[in-house]
Amino acid sequence: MLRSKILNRIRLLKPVIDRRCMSSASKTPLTLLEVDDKSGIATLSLNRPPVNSLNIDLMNSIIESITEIEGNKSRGLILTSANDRVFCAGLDLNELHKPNQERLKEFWAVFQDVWLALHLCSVPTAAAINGHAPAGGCLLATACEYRVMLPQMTIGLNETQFGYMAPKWVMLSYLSVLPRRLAERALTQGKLFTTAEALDVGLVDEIAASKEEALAKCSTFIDSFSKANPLARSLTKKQIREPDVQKLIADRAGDLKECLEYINSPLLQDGLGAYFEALKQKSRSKAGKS
Ligand SMILES: CC/C=C\CCC/C=C/C(=O)SCCNC(=O)CCNC(=O)[C@H](O)C(C)(C)COP(=O)(O)OP(=O)(O)OC[C@H]1O[C@@H](n2cnc3c(N)ncnc32)[C@H](O)[C@@H]1OP(=O)(O)O
Repeated sequence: MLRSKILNRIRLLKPVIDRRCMSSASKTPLTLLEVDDKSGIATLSLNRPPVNSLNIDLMNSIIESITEIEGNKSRGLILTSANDRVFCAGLDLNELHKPNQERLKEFWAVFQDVWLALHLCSVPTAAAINGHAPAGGCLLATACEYRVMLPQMTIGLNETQFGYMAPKWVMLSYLSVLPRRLAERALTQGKLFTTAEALDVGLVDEIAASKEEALAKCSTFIDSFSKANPLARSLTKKQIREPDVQKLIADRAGDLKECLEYINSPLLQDGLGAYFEALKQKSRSKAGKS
């Protein structure tokens, strides 16, 4: 009963995800997809300079790639970054600061879709975190089943730093990897963990000295499922993740409404404006130095 319910629910999700993929395929390769012909493992690299910030096109490209990976029977998915400083800088602040309302609605719906697509991905997923992963970047990493991170990077849901309360389903992604008391403290502080701290608390599973080593460790994780029946494995994963997913699926419109109200609030717009300006200032002073 529950199995068919889950399958039906996933099928319900698919049309939304598939429609978005078809409607706005990006012209430039915002994601790079390679399937290793020996291992059958797909590597999906985020490729939107300078920091892989998540706009509508990049998120649609991720969803399209996940749909392709699930369709081509890849044995697993490793999510990583094409640049060596930043895994993903989170949501594109240009989409959130003084937003066009119609675009903001689409942006948030695609954001929900990309989390659902990755969180429920039918093949084993692992993140080779070869750069900083704040906010939405951390969310992509925690949607994966395993995380390997390079040293001297940072990862965390830092939304309170710019005046935002992360949505319930974003918090649940944290709670799926961190004990509640620690997740609550980190969320309320807007904490960015260093690589060492993230390993210590279990936000990441392993540290690697290089991207190649991180990819190899992710492949080893994916290989650990070699004796499991792929369909049984996928259904088991979906059943375990069902409660978190259900909270979002049951009220996507309510989540959208809450987000629109919050993002358009002076609290967030002022906080975001100051935060974004400080980022640009930092970048300008760096450019001035180089
Ligand atoms: C409101 C919704 C809230 C909750 C929803 C769910 C949770 C997700 C929320 C989010 O993801 S909101 C975004 C939060 N992201 C961040 O806080 C990260 C901000 N960026 C950084 O900390 C750093 O840029 C870095 C990622 C650590 C990389 O540092 P580095 O020194 O390598 O680059 P630099 O800072 O100089 O930036 C280069 C360039 O990129 C622009 N930039 C950076 N981050 C973003 C972003 N998220 N969106 C848009 N643009 C971004 C930055 O301004 C520079 O641009 P410039 O050179 O043109 O000035």
